[in-house]
Amino acid sequence: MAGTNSLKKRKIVVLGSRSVGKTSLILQFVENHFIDAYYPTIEANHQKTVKYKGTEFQCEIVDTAGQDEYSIIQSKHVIGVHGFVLVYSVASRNSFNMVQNVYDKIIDFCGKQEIPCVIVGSKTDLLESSSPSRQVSSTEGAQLAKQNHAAWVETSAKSNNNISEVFELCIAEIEKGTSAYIKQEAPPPTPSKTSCCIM
Ligand SMILES: Nc1nc2c(ncn2[C@@H]2O[C@H](COP(=O)(O)OP(=O)(O)OP(=O)(O)O)[C@@H](O)[C@H]2O)c(=O)[nH]1
Repeated sequence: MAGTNSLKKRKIVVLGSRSVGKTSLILQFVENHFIDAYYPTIEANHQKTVKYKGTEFQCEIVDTAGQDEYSIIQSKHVIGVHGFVLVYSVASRNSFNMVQNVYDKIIDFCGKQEIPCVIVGSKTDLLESSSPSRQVSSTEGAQLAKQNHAAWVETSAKSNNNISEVFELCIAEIEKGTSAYIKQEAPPPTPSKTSCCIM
């Protein structure tokens, strides 16, 4: 009998520098609204069902506090996670550089060659205004994604441009299967026969 139990659950974690628009991206997707004010995130979990190729995926989307080069990737942001969304702002070169930094930390943590991942260039609407100009070209964004075997898209949470695409692409990357993984807690180490004891 088909029911809610047939929904496939997928956990997606959204990472990137501070203020690149992670929360705005998620809230536009889940609640269909945009807030101009900036409230730094501590951590928040959201739920939304995503339909991909006729299948419904119940997504848990984790909004994280922004990272910098000194941030240590938290195990809860990797263990049990199916896919990653790494966000930079097209108007911030620093935030773009941070994507590779975060990607490498995830790869190191999980010991895989690649991960199901979407790289997102956010705030494209800013390019239409007089204020900040583009600091990261589309070519650079696409190139970064290609070298990391990730999907890539540019978005605007403010204009609601390409927002649902981010999560559909993420499900697509997860469902590719070849690189999919769910890292489980490692079993506790077995005591070594050569370990010493204090007499
Ligand atoms: N113009 C424009 N501003 C945006 C967009 N997305 C987010 N912002 C603004 O950028 C600021 C930061 O947005 P957040 O979504 O809070 O950024 P964040 O990445 O979650 O920030 P942290 O919680 O610090 O990691 C807010 O003032 C948003 O209104 C966008 O697509 N266009």
